[in-house]
Amino acid sequence: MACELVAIGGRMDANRWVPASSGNLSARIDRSTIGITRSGVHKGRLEPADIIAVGLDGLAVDPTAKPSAETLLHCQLYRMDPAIGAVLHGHSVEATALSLVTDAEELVLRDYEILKAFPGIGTHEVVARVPIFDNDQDIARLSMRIAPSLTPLPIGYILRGHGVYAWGPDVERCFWRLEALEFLISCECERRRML
Ligand SMILES: CSC[C@@H](O)[C@@H](O)C(=O)COP(=O)(O)O
Ligand SMILES: [Zn+2]
Repeated sequence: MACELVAIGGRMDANRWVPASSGNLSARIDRSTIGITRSGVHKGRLEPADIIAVGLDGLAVDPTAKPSAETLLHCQLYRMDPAIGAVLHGHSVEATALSLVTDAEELVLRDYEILKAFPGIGTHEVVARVPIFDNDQDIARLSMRIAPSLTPLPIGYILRGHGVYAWGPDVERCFWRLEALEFLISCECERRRML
């Protein structure tokens, strides 16, 4: 699991989604424990020792370890749905900029074939709403603001001026969903440029 997160960190970096130590990556170890990236390290240059075991209460198994500052946002998702096996968070240019040029509280996506990359979607003829939350350095408070929008689970969410959170049943498929979400966000940026 740690090696898988190390590899995905490299792929996120290759996409320029984790500049300057931003982003955080996690995967489920068992029902009540996850492995999550150490805070402040470059996520494109991870080592297996940078993956820290944390309980779903957000506390590191080793109290001297320093897990991601955004650990609670990951734990909230794993607690919501036992089928979630991985959570990835990146800071792409497009998600950061697009969420700052709008006051909207959601990104409405329709007519995109790639929406079929998400579970339960079998046609482009759907409307997917990706919540956009105002950023907050108080992660516990932010998680409380996010909570009501997680039932039912959206296809991901955006923190304004900050980045994207995506999740999936395992690390690889979580990466695919992040890739699909970033693709959709890039399309929305491009459409706005074309107008
Ligand atoms: C380098 S700024 C990014 C951080 O403030 C944060 O948003 C982030 O994504 C990474 O925090 P981290 O504590 O390393 O998981
Ligand atoms: Zn972040």
